[in-house]
Amino acid sequence: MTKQAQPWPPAGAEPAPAHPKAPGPGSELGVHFTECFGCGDELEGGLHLRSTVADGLTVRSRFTVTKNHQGAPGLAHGGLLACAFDEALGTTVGNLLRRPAVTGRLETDFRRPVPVGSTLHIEARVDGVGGRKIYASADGRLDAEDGPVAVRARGLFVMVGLEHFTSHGDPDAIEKFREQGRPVREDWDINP
Ligand SMILES: CCCCCCCCCC(=O)SCCNC(=O)CCNC(=O)[C@H](O)C(C)(C)COP(=O)(O)OP(=O)(O)OC[C@H]1O[C@@H](n2cnc3c(N)ncnc32)[C@H](O)[C@@H]1OP(=O)(O)O
Repeated sequence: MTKQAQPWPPAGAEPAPAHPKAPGPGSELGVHFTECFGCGDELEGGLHLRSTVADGLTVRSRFTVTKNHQGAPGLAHGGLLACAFDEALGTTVGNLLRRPAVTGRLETDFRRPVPVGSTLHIEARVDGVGGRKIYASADGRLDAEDGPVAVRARGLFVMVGLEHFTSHGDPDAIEKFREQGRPVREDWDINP
């Protein structure tokens, strides 16, 4: 059966301008939550992904694959690579649009093996917005920003209210973000 390519972003999506308070090109994006598996610095086995805003609606992230991230001996686990893209796409959406949003759908294409010790350079971008839906995509290259593509991903993020985090997760989530220097009520547009 022939696989039909779907348009991306889907018909009806519109370009999404960066939020007026979005960090500009060259800005380092800090850890959004110290216990986050993707970016947090308190989890020894985490990905420790680091991100910098680039031009346009683009963010460059990188993470180095360690033995904590293996599937087969010496190779990254595909699920952890998907995690890295979830984080890279999520931080792109969250920081550039400044709207609380969660991943609704994440699609990954694994093109090359990613060895332990290699650094994946991920360039992620916001592709469009349609209602509460935000479309974003990313390419991950091996060991250099212009290295060979190892993984590609597309994500659909859905804008949510802050109660998503307090009612489904930790009731103190907003205070915990605030303690870590992320006063989300003040910094983000919170109406989905
Ligand atoms: C600075 C911050 C940095 C943050 C970085 C963090 C990176 C990590 C991000 C994550 O991993 S978030 C955690 C993983 N995701 C979740 O736990 C989300 C779980 N799912 C849900 O909570 C709900 O399903 C969701 C909020 C996504 C949607 O439920 P709702 O009831 O609010 O909305 P609804 O189901 O009506 O969907 C809204 C629209 O999205 C569409 N949609 C939702 N899920 C979809 C899906 N999976 N595929 C396609 N479309 C989807 C849905 O069809 C609809 O389209 P229309 O508006 O056109 O009708």
